[in-house]
Amino acid sequence: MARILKPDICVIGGGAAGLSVAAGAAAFGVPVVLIEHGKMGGDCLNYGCVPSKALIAAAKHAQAIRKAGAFGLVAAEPVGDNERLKDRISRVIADIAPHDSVERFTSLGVEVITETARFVDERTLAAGDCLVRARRFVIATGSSPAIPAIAGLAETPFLTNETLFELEQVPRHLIVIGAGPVGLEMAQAYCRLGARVTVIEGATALAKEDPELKAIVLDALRAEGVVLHQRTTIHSVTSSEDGVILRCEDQSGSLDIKGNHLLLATGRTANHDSLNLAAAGIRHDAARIEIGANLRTSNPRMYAIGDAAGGQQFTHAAGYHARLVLQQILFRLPAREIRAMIPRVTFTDPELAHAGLTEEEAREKSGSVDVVRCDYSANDRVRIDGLGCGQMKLVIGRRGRILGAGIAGAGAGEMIDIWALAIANRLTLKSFRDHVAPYPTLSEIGKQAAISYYSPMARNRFVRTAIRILRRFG
Ligand SMILES: Cc1cc2nc3c(=O)[nH]c(=O)nc-3n(C[C@H](O)[C@H](O)[C@H](O)COP(=O)(O)OP(=O)(O)OC[C@H]3O[C@@H](n4cnc5c(N)ncnc54)[C@H](O)[C@@H]3O)c2cc1C
Ligand SMILES: NC(=O)c1ccc[n+]([C@@H]2O[C@H](COP(=O)([O-])OP(=O)(O)OC[C@H]3O[C@@H](n4cnc5c(N)ncnc54)[C@H](O)[C@@H]3O)[C@@H](O)[C@H]2O)c1
Repeated sequence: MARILKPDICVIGGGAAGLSVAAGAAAFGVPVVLIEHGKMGGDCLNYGCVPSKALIAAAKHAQAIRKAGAFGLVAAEPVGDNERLKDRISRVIADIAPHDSVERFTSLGVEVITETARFVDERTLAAGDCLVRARRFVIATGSSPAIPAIAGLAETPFLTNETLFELEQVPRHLIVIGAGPVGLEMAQAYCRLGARVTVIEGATALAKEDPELKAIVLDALRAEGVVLHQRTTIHSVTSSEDGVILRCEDQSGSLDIKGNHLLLATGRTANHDSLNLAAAGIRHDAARIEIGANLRTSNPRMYAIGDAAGGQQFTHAAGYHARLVLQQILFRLPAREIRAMIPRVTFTDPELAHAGLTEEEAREKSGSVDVVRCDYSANDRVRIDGLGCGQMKLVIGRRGRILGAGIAGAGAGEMIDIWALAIANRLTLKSFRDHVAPYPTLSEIGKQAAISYYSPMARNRFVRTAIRILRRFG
């Protein structure tokens, strides 16, 4: 006979989104059931952020060996050891895993069920031998790699983020389809680890990003040897004796690209097929669950968050969603997702980070805006550490209000945080002009940008007259 559970909250999915809801609710003593049918920690820990950033860290070290000459050391071509690289990636995952484990969540008071969840009606869900009738359900079932419809792909071996980190060796020639964050981060990392890398993009690389800033990143990748074909259609894929052949077409005609391994980095599809959403009365289509700005589905007891919500797919967005639903479920307070609050970072080198509105979005929304640019070249830390090219670009509204910030350059991912905070708190550039930034740091780039915004004031006739008058007082 089925076990019937009646918690306050039932969370489906033990990735970044679901775990944040479960841990948050349990901290307030609220009964929670969490259902996960795969690995606790979801994509981020097992197949996404963590292994990809561990691979990028190894690639950075490889590049540092190559570039050591600039620092008065003997440069060399790094020698890889794939067994140890794989081992390190596994150890990084294993180090973090206890934080997301069934044991930890059980100790927090969460009942964890390791089964597939499926709705049976508008109030009930089945998972293994349990029926769960919760007051509220949170769908946090994440996403999977989208597989494009390309002739021959089904018969050709390919990698996705779910299999990439299991590779037995660094590929000789890796072909990456898709120049979004996954494609470009992995392209540069494998190039640095010694692979030849070709990226094929149907539209334009990093399409959502500011054109000026992304150009800095794309130039750097090309300079390191990543070959990027944009606006290129792939007609077919076939496997060859030692790899794959892609029949493509770009503006100048058709071309065949041969490589040894193929990585698909062509976006994500929400995981909701297994949920039987129709039984729960949740409106959806194949691509997404219909939700409001409060993340509630068409069934008022149910929310969809994280990658399953189909918006910005980041671990920190999942955490933000978790807070918004907890605010509604636990405290009955209204909450609304503000997408401009969610910063993003592509962890290429140089990094590309953004918070708030881009210049284009701000012009569409507010008409006239000011743009302040500050180049990395004038910063002492950049010179000391030999950090290369970079630029900060700020989009400023009336009375100095910060509407958006973009950074392409070393440390962009760390630096963007303060700008995200400033935008969320509606600060003006005055705060950055007047605060004291430590020397020598990259943060001084932001202060310099703020000073340059206000510098026309030094030439203002009234200000100069006021200073002249004040001088008379001794
Ligand atoms: C290669 C790569 C690199 C990335 N790097 C970054 C990064 O650097 N920074 C960043 O912020 N984001 C990054 N992301 C995105 C980030 O990984 C996701 O946004 C995040 O993991 C989403 O979390 P989630 O909880 O919504 O989904 P998931 O982590 O996918 O978790 C969903 C869980 O639900 C479970 N599930 C699904 N259906 C059911 C069911 N019916 N019953 C029970 N369980 C079910 C799944 O098994 C899964 O564990 C990266 C993604 C990829 C692919
Ligand atoms: N640093 C980070 O925060 C980080 C890193 C990796 C991934 N992510 C998240 O993971 C999600 C997935 O990333 P992604 O890069 O896979 O997706 P994406 O949607 O950002 O990029 C996919 C790219 O593939 C291209 N494409 C799709 N089909 C194609 C085809 N048939 N031929 C050629 N090109 C094709 C698209 O035009 C697009 O540019 C993103 O939403 C991102 O937010 C975040």
